Amino acid sequence: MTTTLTGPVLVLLDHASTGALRTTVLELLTIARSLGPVHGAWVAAAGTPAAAGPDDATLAQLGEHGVEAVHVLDLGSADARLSPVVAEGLTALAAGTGAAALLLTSSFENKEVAARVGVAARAGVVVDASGAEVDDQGRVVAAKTVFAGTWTTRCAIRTALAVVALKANSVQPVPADAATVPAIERLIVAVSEAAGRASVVEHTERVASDRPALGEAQVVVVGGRGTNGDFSAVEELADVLGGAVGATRVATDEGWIGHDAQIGQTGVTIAPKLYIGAGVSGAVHHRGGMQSSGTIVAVNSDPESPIFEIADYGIVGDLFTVLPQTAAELRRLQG
Ligand SMILES: Cc1cc2nc3c(=O)[nH]c(=O)nc-3n(C[C@H](O)[C@H](O)[C@H](O)COP(=O)(O)OP(=O)(O)OC[C@H]3O[C@@H](n4cnc5c(N)ncnc54)[C@H](O)[C@@H]3O)c2cc1C
Repeated sequence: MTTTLTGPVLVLLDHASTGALRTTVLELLTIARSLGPVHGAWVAAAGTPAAAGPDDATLAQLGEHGVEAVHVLDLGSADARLSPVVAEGLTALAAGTGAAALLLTSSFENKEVAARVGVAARAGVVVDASGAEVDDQGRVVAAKTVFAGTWTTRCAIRTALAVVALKANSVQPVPADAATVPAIERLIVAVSEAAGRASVVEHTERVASDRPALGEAQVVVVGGRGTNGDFSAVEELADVLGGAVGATRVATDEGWIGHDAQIGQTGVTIAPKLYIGAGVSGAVHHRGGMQSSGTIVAVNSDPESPIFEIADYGIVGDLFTVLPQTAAELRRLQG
């Protein structure tokens, strides 16, 4: 028998500087509703359009997903781009609301925030989780894969506050059965001087790309050493599928693509619905970051390549033949 939490389940409402919610937030809200009453935590850098809080359209969207209250954090002059600042804000909010859980999207920044909240609030933390539920003892239990994706574990958090960072694409976002009208609550947080000791001295917006963000994409096409530095076939297939482009460490170390595209133990962890690896051997360090993908397709010229051990579909062939043919056929089917 499962039960639900009585204290609020806080969800960090990641959003673009315009205030538009990230798609992963709707996934978190879907999971949060199964845990207990859902509250949103809104953190925005001072001076951005989103600093005042969510706009009416965003509030309506949050209501459709069952959010009962949105807490807008006022962090004063502290820089909300800094993880220690966000962590102090969320720690204060969790204490003030008596929150039973805090859910975040498992990005690099949010994992640091989760760890800091865990230390400050003496809360149990699970990052890179693929799901969360409440067990019959009222504990939050988070699922996550370990040992390079070879084991799935369930971790029961025994502290009053449970902090869980969930991987993107863990669930299909579903609106609530009944929409809510979220109450707006403002919380002024006196951020410590220590939280602002690091400062952002330069900030460069990433060049806008039509491709989805790697950590959130439902389809990811990955190139490895087999590309020999030519990612054009990988990019073409990703674009036909509306997916993101990823890479192995070999490809990023060679400078064929930026390090932010690296998937694996020392890179990004992804769990898209569809992973296509081209010229990727499936080394254990790479598997750790992609093995919980929904469907794994491998294109490799070596029939003995280890990636075929974990692939749902394997194509033995030259990626420079297979990928363009696949892209052309998909285009034909798309009309
Ligand atoms: C501590 C540590 C951390 C690491 N972290 C990561 C990490 O986060 N992510 C990561 O990816 N790696 C990581 N690595 C490196 C990892 O161990 C592997 O070396 C790396 O993943 C291999 O990349 P690859 O598959 O591109 O290259 P390879 O293993 O060299 O495989 C290339 C594959 O391409 C195939 N191929 C060649 N030409 C073609 C063609 N024309 N068409 C189709 N197939 C072709 C080959 O048959 C081969 O299977 C880490 C290593 C260490 C030691």
